[in-house]
Amino acid sequence: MIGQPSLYAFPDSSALQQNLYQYILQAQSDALARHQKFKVAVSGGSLPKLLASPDLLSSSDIHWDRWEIFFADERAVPLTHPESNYALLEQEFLSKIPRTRPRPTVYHIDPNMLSDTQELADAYERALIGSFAAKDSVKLPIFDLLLLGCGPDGHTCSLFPGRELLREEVAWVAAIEDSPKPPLRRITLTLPIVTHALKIAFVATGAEKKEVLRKIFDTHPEAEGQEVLPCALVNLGAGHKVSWFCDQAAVEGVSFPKKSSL
Ligand SMILES: O=C(O)[C@H](O)[C@@H](O)[C@H](O)[C@H](O)COP(=O)(O)O
Repeated sequence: MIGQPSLYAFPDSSALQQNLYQYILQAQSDALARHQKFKVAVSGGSLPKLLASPDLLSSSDIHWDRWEIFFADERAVPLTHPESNYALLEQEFLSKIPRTRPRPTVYHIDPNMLSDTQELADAYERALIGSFAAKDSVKLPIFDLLLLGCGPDGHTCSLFPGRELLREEVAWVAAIEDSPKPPLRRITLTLPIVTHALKIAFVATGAEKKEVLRKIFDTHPEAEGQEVLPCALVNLGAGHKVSWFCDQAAVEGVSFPKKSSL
């Protein structure tokens, strides 16, 4: 039963962060009960900053030593580059974990592979295979949680609308040479890996997201065989496993039923 995603609308970013913290705590506790690890993939954009709430960073219920953090997408730039998602996560989130607490394990791209985007993607896929077990024995890796953003054009990770890549079925990680959002060269988890995760949280805030959220939740292009936006493909493929954490400004005018608490 795929079911429907949950669309949460919170009055402000502080309420959003408190609820996101509770949701992450629950996902962590489910994951630790299942396999003593918490395997999470994160996007770039505004997400790392929103993730960095005092609730989460200072919580003694967060078991950082059990966290394995991956990148849902990454730009083919050095790890210290201003456009690196790793650098962003380090600056906005990882560096704010109190020094007295253990560091999570972070799986970043191999900075020695930057010259060839496909090799970079293949190397990151091998890192996933190393962590999730051999690709032969597991058909798809199962992330405990994906924390994703939603672009104003409906992209998520580096899965952009109208691209052939949305139909990828074999690769876990794909290369992009011509991203419409700079920089051009990126790697991304593919759609089957995204929808296979146990939980998927989108975080979308601000009025600049309201048009795309209306399209994602209130239109049904799939019914007419029309192109479906990547975020809507995640909703369709993962259904009830998907939760959207939004503020009021982002959901203004969206008719899809909204929830105000977890
Ligand atoms: O590397 C990237 O470009 C991001 O991973 C990308 O997928 C991002 O999450 C969305 O563009 C939303 O970004 P905002 O949250 O900043 O709108």
